[in-house]
Amino acid sequence: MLATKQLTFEYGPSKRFSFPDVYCANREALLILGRSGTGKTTFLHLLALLLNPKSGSVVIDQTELTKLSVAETAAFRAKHVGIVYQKPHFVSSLSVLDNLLMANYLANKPQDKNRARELADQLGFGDHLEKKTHQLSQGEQQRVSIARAVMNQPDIILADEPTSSLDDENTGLVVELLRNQSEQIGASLIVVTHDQRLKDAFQNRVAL
Ligand SMILES: Nc1ncnc2c1ncn2[C@@H]1O[C@H](COP(=O)(O)OP(=O)(O)OP(=O)(O)O)[C@@H](O)[C@H]1O
Repeated sequence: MLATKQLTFEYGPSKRFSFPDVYCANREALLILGRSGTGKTTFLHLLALLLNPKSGSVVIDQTELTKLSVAETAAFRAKHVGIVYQKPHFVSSLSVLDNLLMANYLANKPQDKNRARELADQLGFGDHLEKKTHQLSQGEQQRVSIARAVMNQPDIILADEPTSSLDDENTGLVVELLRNQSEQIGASLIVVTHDQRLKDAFQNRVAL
């Protein structure tokens, strides 16, 4: 479960945000829709406490993230939150496999090669595990990014514009992968996007 209350943030006096309260129950999915520049990435980063709100709270299950120290927040995020970033941010010197295992390392968990291989097969990049990430197509990188986000079986999956650069067919595929993966591990899924094509795939929607 993820719930926010009265979240506000500012980059400076002329760039202030007041976000609507959102609630996403366990195993449910929520779509947050907004035009470019409305603060979608900012909001997603606040949900993961990658940015600190000016005021308000973020609660994941029993934990109020906004009350944790920086180190506690980082540890909590690594274990309980999977993030699909707008741009993937891979470690370019590492293989696809090692980029997946990095998620285990950051969460202080044993490296689970079997899970990485299983996810790679499910998401259709099983033949690319030994390659460097830049040798993969954009769509393949997007799927690696989804696999990395679910490596530690997080309680919450956050996805930032996961389909913006994809054609209709791959958009449908990525939404299905995100939903399947979150259902398999019982996670809540929150997607922020300007992509109106995703509207029909989500019953729960909030506008920014
Ligand atoms: N680090 C920053 N410093 C100052 N202003 C910023 C910073 N990051 C973002 N902004 C501004 O805050 C606003 C919201 O940015 P944000 O990236 O959250 O929007 P977005 O809805 O995700 O946009 P897009 O769909 O284009 O990615 C924009 O006007 C942006 O210029």
